[in-house]
Amino acid sequence: MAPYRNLEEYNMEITDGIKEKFASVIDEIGEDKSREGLLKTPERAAKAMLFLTQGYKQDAEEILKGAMFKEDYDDMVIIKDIELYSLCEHHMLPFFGKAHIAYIPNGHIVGLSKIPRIVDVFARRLQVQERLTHDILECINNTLKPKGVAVVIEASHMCMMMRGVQKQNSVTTTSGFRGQFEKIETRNEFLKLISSDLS
Ligand SMILES: Nc1nc2c(ncn2[C@@H]2O[C@H](COP(=O)(O)OP(=O)(O)OP(=O)(O)O)[C@@H](O)[C@H]2O)c(=O)[nH]1
Ligand SMILES: [Zn+2]
Repeated sequence: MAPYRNLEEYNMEITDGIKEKFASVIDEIGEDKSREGLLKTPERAAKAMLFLTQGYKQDAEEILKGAMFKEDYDDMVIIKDIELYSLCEHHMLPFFGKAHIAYIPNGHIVGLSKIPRIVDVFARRLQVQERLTHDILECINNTLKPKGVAVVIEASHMCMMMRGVQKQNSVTTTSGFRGQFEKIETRNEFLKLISSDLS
């Protein structure tokens, strides 16, 4: 199986198990699960949940290793504004936003598309934003072994918007830095580049 294959085929045993549980939830909230619009909803919801958590079945390190190329380039590589959707592990409600990622190669560069792919692998799990940030950071650091790596995530949490504290405009920023990005000048250069429109 490709390390990033999307879930087009669903394991029917697992799907059916989740489907039954969604049917019970629909019942318990007082809805009529036999009305036309809801007939297929437990199955749709089960497939949606499996899609949104398919990262458990994917191997981020394998994805990176599959496209590492020897190259002498040793300046900063930045991929910014990578959109992400994840599920908070406390409420299983979405949080969504953008990741900005940079690394300084150390003999190897990585295929650019692999960076957003690994963001999805870690985002499509039950997460907290802090761990998501570190998962991405450590994966790049351990696999590519660059001179430095930086990850910044800005996200809004539906559990803080639709319910609970009900704040619509708060954005949470998390960050992690390794290697050369621990030096203030390198970190500042990265932060300047991700906040400009010219990078
Ligand atoms: N640190 C962190 N907290 C998160 C994240 N996603 C959700 N949370 C928080 O997880 C916490 C769970 O707190 P609890 O008091 O157990 O849950 P709750 O009663 O539903 O809390 P409220 O949301 O304040 O109503 C809340 O403060 C959420 O805002 C995340 O990615 N990182
Ligand atoms: Zn939450």
